[in-house]
Amino acid sequence: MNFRTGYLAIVGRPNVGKSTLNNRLVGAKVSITSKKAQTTRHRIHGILTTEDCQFIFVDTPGFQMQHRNALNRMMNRSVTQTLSDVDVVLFVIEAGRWGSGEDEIVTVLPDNRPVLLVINKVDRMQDKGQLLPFMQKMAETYPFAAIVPISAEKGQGVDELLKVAAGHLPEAPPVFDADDITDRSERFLAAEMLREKLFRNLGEELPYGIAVEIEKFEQEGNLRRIHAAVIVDKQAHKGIVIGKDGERLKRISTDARKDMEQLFGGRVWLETWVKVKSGWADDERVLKSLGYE
Ligand SMILES: Nc1nc2c(ncn2[C@@H]2O[C@H](COP(=O)(O)OP(=O)(O)OP(=O)(O)O)[C@@H](O)[C@H]2O)c(=O)[nH]1
Repeated sequence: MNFRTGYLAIVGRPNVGKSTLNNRLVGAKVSITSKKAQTTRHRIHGILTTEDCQFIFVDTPGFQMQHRNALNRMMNRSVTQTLSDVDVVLFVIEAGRWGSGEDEIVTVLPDNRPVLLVINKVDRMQDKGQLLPFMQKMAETYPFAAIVPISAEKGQGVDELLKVAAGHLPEAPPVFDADDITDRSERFLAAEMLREKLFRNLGEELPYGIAVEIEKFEQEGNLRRIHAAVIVDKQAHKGIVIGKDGERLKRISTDARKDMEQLFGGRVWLETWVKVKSGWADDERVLKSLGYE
């Protein structure tokens, strides 16, 4: 078989396990995961190179149907753009669940691209006998090129998924070096790491409209000096992020720094502070300056 290279988009409503799948596929933590929905806002390219294939994964943001502000409009637009641009679409759903979120996604699926239905979280299915009938029902819902049950968390079915996906990629030489995990810069990854820690540490208190801006990223030998601003929408949110006596932001920064050191393979000096930019989530111009597409 000649070498195959292609782009794959992972779509699905929030929380179905897209980031977990992406991480499982590329074997490195390039995409953030969180129990809280709606954590992935940027397109992330994870790359997997095998002996005869290069898969370039594009992680798309979850659809947002509740808050119709500028940020969410841009997120939905970015999903549509991504899908018309790839070789294969992986549409991830949860085992046994098909709801209005899925109906909405079907409306933006490209009809000239193979769409693989990935049924995730099969490990959570209590009655395994339900899987086959569910797959049959799904086959009648949309002309999927294939239906593959997996558990992104446990790794089940993932090899089969890759095999099926490979069959839909065009014959082409690799685009990236075999060692590349991601084509995103370390600066971007640093922002993602910090953002993940904010999501995890703030939990339900997480203010709507929070972002991270890397203001300075310098490398001296194996030491990286990073200045990061946490952008919040309202003055009142600043205190929530900082916490009593600054304890919370300190903990978030320490957690993020440890992850960065592991990912970059070197020491990291991280300074974080909180900045208030009123109405940023409603302002497309500000969004663009923060790197949202
Ligand atoms: N039991 C089980 N849980 C899973 C599996 N895959 C993902 N999860 C969990 O589901 C939750 C959501 O996973 P994510 O990967 O963050 O989901 P996502 O689709 O990227 O979510 P957004 O970024 O909000 O769009 C996390 O708590 C995961 O640990 C799986 O195969 N089995």
